[in-house]
Amino acid sequence: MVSRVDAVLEINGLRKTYRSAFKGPHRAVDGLDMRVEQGQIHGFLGPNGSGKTTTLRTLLGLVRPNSGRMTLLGREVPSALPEVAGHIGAIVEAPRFFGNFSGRRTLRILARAGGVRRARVEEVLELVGLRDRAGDRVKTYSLGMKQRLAVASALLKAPRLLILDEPANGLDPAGIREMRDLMRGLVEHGTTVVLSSHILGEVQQICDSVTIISRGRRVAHGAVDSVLRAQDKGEFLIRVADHERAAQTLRHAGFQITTERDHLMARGVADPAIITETLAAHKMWISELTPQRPDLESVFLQLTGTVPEPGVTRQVGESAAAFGHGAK
Ligand SMILES: Nc1ncnc2c1ncn2[C@@H]1O[C@H](COP(=O)(O)OP(=O)(O)OP(=O)(O)O)[C@@H](O)[C@H]1O
Repeated sequence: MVSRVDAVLEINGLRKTYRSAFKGPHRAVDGLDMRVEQGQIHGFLGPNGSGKTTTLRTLLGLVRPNSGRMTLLGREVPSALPEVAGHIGAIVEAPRFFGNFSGRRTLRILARAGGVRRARVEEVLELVGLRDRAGDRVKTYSLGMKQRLAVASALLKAPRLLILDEPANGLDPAGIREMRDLMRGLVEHGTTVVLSSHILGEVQQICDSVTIISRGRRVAHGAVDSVLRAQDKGEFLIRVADHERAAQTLRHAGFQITTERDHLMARGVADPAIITETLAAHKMWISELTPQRPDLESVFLQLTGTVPEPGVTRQVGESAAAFGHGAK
């Protein structure tokens, strides 16, 4: 029996080194910690080659780790995988479907093979929004519909935890939106979803919490809001008529100010009211004072060191080690 626990997925100190005769050892996962709580959509984020797929495959018993401890639904894996596998749906590789079969027929075959009752096929078709196209051949499906079919196949067992590796890969914005709605619907039905991604835009809107990794190590984690807040540098955009004089006044008052063409930027501002007061005391009136909140994309780029640098072409898998070992 699988116990009910708060953490549905927990990883401590996971390491995996690939050994290749040609390239020598390569540390793909380097002491990774991760925790996913029940009832969430959790984004597992990192640049290409940062170790996401290796981690997910290790959890599912497809890759043997060098060291570390992992639990799924509160049970230690890989040893307890036979008991928990029935409660976990996973897509870690793009599934290949037979193009001449319909979506419904595909799912019926999978249901029979997995000992799942036939009526469940109609339920998952409904859940993923494929009911109306279920009788059509898979080869006529768009990429987004094939992704839905893949998710439907992973949902046949009514899993408590659904693990999706790069579900938004190759989807256009409409497809990404559909995928997002689908995930939300699943969580409302009690499923916890872990999705890996190197595309940040949609993740910020869809995920409740995230783990951000770089070079096989965790560099940030927690609720999306708190990850964003931790990176908030207290920046404010200021518009004021005489911005050279305003810059001087604010610097004199101890603010860090940079001047842009038509505005000022202040950093490290704890209380923006003091900016207003300082300038008003010198008869300068602010027309705009806007907090510059970081989005997940910029936080991700900073933390993983993938912000493009002029003249430097970063190679795949070459995320910076700047946050190296200390950042947990
Ligand atoms: N079977 C393997 N043998 C050797 N090296 C591997 C193997 N699988 C992955 N790697 C290497 O391990 C590192 C991590 O790869 P992994 O696929 O886990 O990253 P990822 O974050 O999922 O990347 P992507 O976003 O590109 O899928 C990469 O440098 C990759 O080249």
